[in-house]
Amino acid sequence: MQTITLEEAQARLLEVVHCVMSEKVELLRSIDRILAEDVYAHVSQPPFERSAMDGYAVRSEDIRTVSRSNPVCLKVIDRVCAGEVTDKSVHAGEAIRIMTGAMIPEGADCVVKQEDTDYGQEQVKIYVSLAQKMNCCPAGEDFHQGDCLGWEGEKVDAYMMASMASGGIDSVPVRRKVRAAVITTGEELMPHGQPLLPGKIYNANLAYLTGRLLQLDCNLTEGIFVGDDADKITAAVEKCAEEADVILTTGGVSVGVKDLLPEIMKKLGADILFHGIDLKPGMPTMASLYAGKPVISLSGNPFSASAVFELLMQPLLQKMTGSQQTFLVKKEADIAYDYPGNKGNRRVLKAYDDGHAVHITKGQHNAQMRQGIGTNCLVDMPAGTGPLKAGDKVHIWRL
Ligand SMILES: Nc1nc2c(c(=O)[nH]1)N[C@H]1C(S)=C(S)[C@@H](COP(=O)(O)OP(=O)(O)OC[C@H]3O[C@@H](n4cnc5c(N)ncnc54)[C@H](O)[C@@H]3O)O[C@H]1N2
Ligand code: MOO
Repeated sequence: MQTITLEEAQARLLEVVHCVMSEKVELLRSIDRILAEDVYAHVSQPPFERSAMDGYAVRSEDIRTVSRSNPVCLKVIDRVCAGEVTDKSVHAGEAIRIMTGAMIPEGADCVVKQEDTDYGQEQVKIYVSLAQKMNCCPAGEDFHQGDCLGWEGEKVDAYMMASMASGGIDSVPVRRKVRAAVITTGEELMPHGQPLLPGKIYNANLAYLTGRLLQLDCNLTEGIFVGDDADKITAAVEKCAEEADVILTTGGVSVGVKDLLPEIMKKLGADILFHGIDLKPGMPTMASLYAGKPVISLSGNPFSASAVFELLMQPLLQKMTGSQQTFLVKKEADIAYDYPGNKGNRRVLKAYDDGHAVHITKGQHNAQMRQGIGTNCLVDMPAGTGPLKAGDKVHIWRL
């Protein structure tokens, strides 16, 4: 097996994938989707100058010399609530009763909040003097028509959704979700809900991959169980390639008598991108391109499959969705406790980053998943790393 580095494996896969097509979704369904193009406001927010207070719209000129001991009395000529408009204008000596959110009437240039008046209905006494524009929100206070509210490649968050709603956007151009198919191979696998037979196990890989693909906002087109029969595996790959953008397989990539995937993919005429990564676990991982679709063949051991899934699939999804966000963030962190060195191959370890330090869990064997519960990162432990002391720096990938 000719192994390559993880980075080379990532690069070979990235080279063969493209961004998925775009689609329009209803605004209220656009949360967490990735924008396929820039989105511009159709209208300003607010679209008109409006009152920030319940009170009286007046001319600042009319109340210039006013104080509590020297109030002025204005004639109330109309009332306007949010959502209404008045056709009256405020002239000298006049006021219009106004509620928060209502359009400032013509002639008025400020709003006296009602607490600074006698609440008069036909005549109102004003007790304060205000400058122009006081208690008025200008049109476009939040944004103007034509302003950009979302950029291509950005993920829609709730602030963006609210801004797009205010800006009059009702359908949003987003990348369609990446369609992923999972094929789990192995005669030993049994579906849940059936009593376990001798020599058999339940399917952990399908569960992990399904969970993560959904968390990563993919559409799962297939979740297949297939034994170790070459014809059935071949048929499963062919079927998945019809709909999916990317296919994941688990098991059957090593050197055992039933490790059939390499042969099957070659027979299908797939281009083998690599077979073997210089990494533990996950060494026998293979990737190929079949019918224009990347096929990532993970090893069967659940932690091998899960770790390599994260390291290969996340950058792939970033490219396929055109996301500006880095999916697989690598950063330096302090290790919380002493940890033995690594004399063998480069290793990946599951761990929990509490924001201050990284706790490497027990149970790092390639079949152990329970100790991964609640973890949030993988530690990159290069070959030849010496024994680590608490506080030493390591590199982690945040998941
Ligand atoms: N002679 C050698 N034997 C093995 C080598 C080797 O270099 N020489 N490598 C070992 C390593 S490391 C790994 S990893 C595995 C990889 O084997 P495969 O990818 O072909 O996987 P399988 O043999 O099908 O399964 C391995 C292991 O995982 C269990 N498994 C498989 N699928 C699932 C699933 N969906 N859910 C839960 N568990 C699963 C399976 O029962 C095996 O125990 O090869 C080593 N052998
Ligand atoms: O390389 Mo295996 O993939 O250790 O788990």
